Amino acid sequence: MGRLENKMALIIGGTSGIGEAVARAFADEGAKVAVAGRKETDGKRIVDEIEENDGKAIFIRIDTTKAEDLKKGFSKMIEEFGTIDILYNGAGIHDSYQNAVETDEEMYDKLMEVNVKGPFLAAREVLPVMLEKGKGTIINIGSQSTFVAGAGGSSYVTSKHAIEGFTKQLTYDFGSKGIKANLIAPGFITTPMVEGVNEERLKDIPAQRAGKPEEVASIAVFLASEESDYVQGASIKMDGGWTVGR
Ligand SMILES: NC(=O)c1ccc[n+]([C@@H]2O[C@H](COP(=O)([O-])OP(=O)(O)OC[C@H]3O[C@@H](n4cnc5c(N)ncnc54)[C@H](O)[C@@H]3O)[C@@H](O)[C@H]2O)c1
Ligand SMILES: CC(=O)[C@H](C)O
Repeated sequence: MGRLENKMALIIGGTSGIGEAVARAFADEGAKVAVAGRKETDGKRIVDEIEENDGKAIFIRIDTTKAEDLKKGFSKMIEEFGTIDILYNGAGIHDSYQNAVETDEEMYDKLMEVNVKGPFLAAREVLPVMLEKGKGTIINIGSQSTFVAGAGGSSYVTSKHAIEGFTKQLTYDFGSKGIKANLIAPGFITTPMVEGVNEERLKDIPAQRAGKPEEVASIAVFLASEESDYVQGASIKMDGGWTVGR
């Protein structure tokens, strides 16, 4: 029996990188997964592969900058799966290390829209169902940029600090009503987002390597499972030790 047997999970940002690994890991643990994102071809490929592996998955097209997409996408999930137990808020974009002078308003707004407002809109959509059940799990994704400067630029680092605040407030408001909200704060993980990060940067990591999406996914499984029911409002660092020297 898997650790997420009979759980229904919405994986936003599930069509690549860490989100894809989370979708696969949740399905391996017995969850039914709605893989949500903008990239239909990738999403459908992942769903097919999960199903070939005896998992249960659907693809839902969601652009998290559109509240309407979240509403429709979530309705589709409820139609197919009947309920939701786990929201994984994994969509995100980087700002290519632009400092405050280099960052134009459009870039700043986009970063906040995807990295902060999207998770808020998604949580707002699913919370009424979770609250009615008196149980639900929300996992947000921070970064080492949640704690320190230097792994992003002005808008990325601001957004990743903000998402920690949102996670805490979710716990403050809804922890006593059965909602478990936590943040995973990965360091450098080998995904499309960090392609091109040079080897010199990786030498700064005590672990002497980048992390793997599957390593983030195993923490997500723990946070989604009942094993972590006393972990609430936490920010779990997994950065190979990078932040200890900052
Ligand atoms: N890779 C790393 O080193 C690293 C480190 C710390 C945190 N993170 C965070 O992990 C999360 C996943 O990133 P990743 O590294 O897997 O990179 P990624 O680029 O593979 O994943 C980001 C996903 O978000 C999706 N996305 C972006 N904008 C969207 C939108 N408007 N609507 C729906 N989906 C959208 C992308 O399509 C993609 O699937 C991000 O929040 C990122 O900030 C990554
Ligand atoms: C992409 C990211 O969050 C950095 C590397 O921490």
